[in-house]
Order: sequence, then structure tokens, then C-alpha cells
Amino acid sequence: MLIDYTSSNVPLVAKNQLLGKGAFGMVIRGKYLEEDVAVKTTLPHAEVSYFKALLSELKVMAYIGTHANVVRFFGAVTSKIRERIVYVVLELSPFGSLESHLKASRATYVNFIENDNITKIKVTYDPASPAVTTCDLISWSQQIAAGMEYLENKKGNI
Ligand SMILES: Nc1ncnc2c1ncn2[C@@H]1O[C@H](COP(=O)(O)OP(=O)(O)OP(=O)(O)O)[C@@H](O)[C@H]1O
Repeated sequence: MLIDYTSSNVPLVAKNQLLGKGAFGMVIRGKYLEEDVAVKTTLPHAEVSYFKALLSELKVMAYIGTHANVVRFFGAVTSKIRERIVYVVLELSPFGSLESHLKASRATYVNFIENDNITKIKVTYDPASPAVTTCDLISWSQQIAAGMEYLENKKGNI
């Protein structure tokens, strides 16, 4: 279901909290029904092609549905679509992109592999001690594969 917020509800978008920028848009932190969310939109005065790319992404997100290993899509603010402004509301990933998290964690990475053997099992990721370990990498790989498998099956149903 596509949730269409009225413009009066747009204060869900918190200002000046930029989470990141992509090829055609920016992602800012917001709040939806007491939940912290990520809000994706185009940069001001962006080219029409960027706006169309965001609309295509929105269409895909709306089709995908929910899976534990795929960022959840809450809905979109489309009330200003004529002015080429759309806000796509997504689950907030508190650590940002996996790539940037892995790069930032490189210096504190804890390797559990010695002579091709795993020396320790630490199953759960503990945000209080955020050093990434070999077990985290294995677990995240499995989660990515599960998410990709779900998307692949969805693709087959189009
Ligand atoms: N759901 C999210 N939660 C937290 N941060 C996010 C979220 N989505 C995106 N970001 C941040 O915003 C950045 C840009 O995201 P965006 O989806 O626009 O582009 P991308 O997927 O990284 O690249 P591209 O535009 O090439 O697809 C990300 O690299 C990440 O740092």
C-alpha cells in the first residue's frame, strides 16, 4: 500500500540531517509514526531525469513488499509531484550503508580465522562493542543472500 501523506504531515522530514547522497538524490533523517526513518528525495533543482529515476525506484520499492533482509518501504509523499518533489520513506539503517560501515570498521576488525579455521563463534552483533568480527561478516553474507533470493523470486513474478 502506498501511503500518501498530506503536505501538513511533511514535518515528518527533519531538517539538516543529511544521511547521505546518491547518484540522483539525497537521503535525510525523518520521523514517521514515532519511528525514525530515512527519507529519499531529489536534490533541489535536479534534472528531470533524476526525478524520473526516483519515481522508477519508488515503483520498484512499492512492488517489492516486506522481507527481514530488505530495507522496508513505508510509503511516499506525492502531494507535490507536480512540482517534481517526492519523498520516499524507508526504514532507517542506523549504521548507514554497509559499504561505509565496513570501511569505517576496518581498523578495529576482529579476525576469527587462523590457518583456515574459525577460532571463535560470536553469533550476535553487539552495537555496544561495535568491532566487526569474522562471524558478523558470515552472518551478514547470509542475510544479504536471503534478501537477494527474495528479490530474485520477486523479479521472476513480474
Ligand atoms: N535507509 C537508509 N538509512 C540510512 N542511510 C541511508 C538509507 N538509504 C540511504 N542512506 C544513505 O544515503 C546514501 C545515498 O543513498 P542512495 O540510496 O541515494 O544511493 P546509493 O544507493 O548509495 O547509490 P545510487 O544512487 O547510486 O543508487 C547511502 O550511501 C547511505 O549513506
